Amino acid sequence: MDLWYTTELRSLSLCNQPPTSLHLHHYTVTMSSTAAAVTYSAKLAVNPLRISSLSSRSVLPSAISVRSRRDIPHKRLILVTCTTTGDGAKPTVLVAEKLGEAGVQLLEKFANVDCSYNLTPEELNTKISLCDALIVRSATKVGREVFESSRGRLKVVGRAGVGIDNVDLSAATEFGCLVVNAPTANTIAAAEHGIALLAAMARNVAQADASVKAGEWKRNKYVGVSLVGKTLAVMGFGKVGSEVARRAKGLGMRVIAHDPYAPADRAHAIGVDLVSFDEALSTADFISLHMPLTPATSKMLNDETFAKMKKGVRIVNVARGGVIDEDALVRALDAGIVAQAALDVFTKEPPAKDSKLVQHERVTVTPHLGASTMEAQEGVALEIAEAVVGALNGELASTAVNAPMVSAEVLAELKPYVVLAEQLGRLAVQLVGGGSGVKNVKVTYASARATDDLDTRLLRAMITKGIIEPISDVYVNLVNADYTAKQRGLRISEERVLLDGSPESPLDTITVQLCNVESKFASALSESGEVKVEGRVKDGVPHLTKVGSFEVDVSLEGSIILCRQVDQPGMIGTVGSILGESNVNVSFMSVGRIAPRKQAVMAIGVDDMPSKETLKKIGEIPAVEEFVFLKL
Ligand SMILES: NC(=O)C1=CN([C@@H]2O[C@H](COP(=O)(O)OP(=O)(O)OC[C@H]3O[C@@H](n4cnc5c(N)ncnc54)[C@H](O)[C@@H]3O)[C@@H](O)[C@H]2O)C=CC1
Ligand SMILES: O=C(O)C(=O)COP(=O)(O)O
Repeated sequence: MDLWYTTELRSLSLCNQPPTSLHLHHYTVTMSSTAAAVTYSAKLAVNPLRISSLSSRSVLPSAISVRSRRDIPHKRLILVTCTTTGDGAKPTVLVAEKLGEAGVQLLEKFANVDCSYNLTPEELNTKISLCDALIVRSATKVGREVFESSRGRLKVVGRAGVGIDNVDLSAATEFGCLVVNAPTANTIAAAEHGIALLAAMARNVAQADASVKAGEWKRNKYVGVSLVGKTLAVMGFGKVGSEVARRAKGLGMRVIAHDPYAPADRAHAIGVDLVSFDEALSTADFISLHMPLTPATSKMLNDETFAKMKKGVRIVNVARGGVIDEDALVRALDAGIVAQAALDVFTKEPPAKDSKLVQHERVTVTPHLGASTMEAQEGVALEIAEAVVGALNGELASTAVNAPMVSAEVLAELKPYVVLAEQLGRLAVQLVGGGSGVKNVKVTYASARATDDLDTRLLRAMITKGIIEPISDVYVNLVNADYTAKQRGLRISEERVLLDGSPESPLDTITVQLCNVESKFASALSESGEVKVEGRVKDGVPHLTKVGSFEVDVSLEGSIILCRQVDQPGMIGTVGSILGESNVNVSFMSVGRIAPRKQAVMAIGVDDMPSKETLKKIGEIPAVEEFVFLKL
């Protein structure tokens, strides 16, 4: 009996943890000859019912199925399934900050959950090497050391909230770690807190409250200002900003907004005018900040910009402390430019006890409470738990921050093309010879679909994976594909060829060309000298359809022998019988030729790795001019 393994969704999987247990039904297995299968075989011999801690990098995904060849008559149907079971097989999720109970419960169904709050950076770095996922809110700094300390185990960082300025995204990407956030569930909470601060500030609620509790009754001191008729400038017209704007309109305020990236029609739809930064500053009675903290927004409000504001302006910040130069704000308060400020966020949290800003009598403060409502915390916890569980299962997250977001429908349609893309990359790079180095890759997608309807990021990432993994130790996934390509000086250019016809399937062919290289199989070179392979999906199965200028047709499974020979009778039989004598099973054979009795390229799909002697015998057939063995 002969079995081989196949990996489910292997190209897409973000979890390179192999399963920790393998359950065998019916039979013990004699494995085929790939490196990974040999590993199984060896371990099976020790314990046929359980394989633990497989670590072969060639077995990437979380799910593996082993199946027999149905199309070979004497072989039998599926005998082995592989599942991840038992606690040892569950991934471990570290929840480093308080997360809503619903989220924790959801995580516990799929993972071992370690809720450890208030860890020091050192404790976090130690724990992280045992974790597959980390969930944080805004207080935990997830810097480069965290990814370094995880030594490749950390697959996903979930930010239970919006702002991801506490996560080192470049380091995450470099280490192939997906970062997901929960971008919607706390929008209303943050907007409501913004409005609460706006009203509380205008009516001195916090100061008056403290005064009454201190035994005073100073009604004249705490006379406030009205909101109705005043101009509010919303800086950052995203999810929170637009909800603040909507609510402020309800309070009778005139609302303007500044956001260089927001569509004007969305603003107009709720009666808000988008204006320039300077106009917002100079006309506003109130300014409410709602942009993310980025290098561009850092200290956006500073001495220079405070000087442009209307005297007596009032500022609300529920975005990030870092968007304001806090020392400059103290100066602006003291100079009377800023009448009042209400701050939920600070450059350093918690701020120093003696912070002049916090202690300023015209400043109202809250301890980063924007997202802290019961409702928002339950929502955020569920949103992040779902995203993290999905990512650990190898699904593409729709809230990915450092990877392309691909909808489930698009993904289902692209699935066979994703496998094709990786296999073509894998084949192309194995055809390179002579130490020329792979630097430039040209990918051509032929499709009847309009450019906007075909998202090629996923395909490009998988071609990159196919090219890089066979020649390096780097594990490439959707997250780090572009980064890894850049690091290795690999330039990938993409071209679209628009075909006539009905755009039912997303793609007709994918062609991968490696430019300025030599090839160990000269026939793989196109007329213009690139290693060139082309493939298409037929009945859901990826096929190799062209090598160099030769048309072939071989399904991309198992391994492939490419052989150029003089086109003459008996060649298929000769090669087939050499393989047969060595018990190498042929799954597919196809011959492409330039013209009858001239040169032909034969592509032979094989299930097993032929021995050196077998390959030598093929090479010694007089009509064979060159051949190459390629592993998929
Ligand atoms: N205090 C708290 O507890 C909370 C704070 N936040 C903060 O609020 C921020 C906004 O959250 P969302 O509205 O959900 O994000 P969002 O991404 O929907 O909106 C951010 C908006 O800022 C705009 N923007 C970017 N650069 C800008 C610039 N230079 N000038 C003006 N606008 C700019 C963007 O175009 C976008 O429309 C988050 O990044 C987070 O830092 C969010 C939730 C709770
Ligand atoms: O979602 C955000 O960006 C927030 O600032 C909320 O932070 P938190 O999760 O409450 O620490």
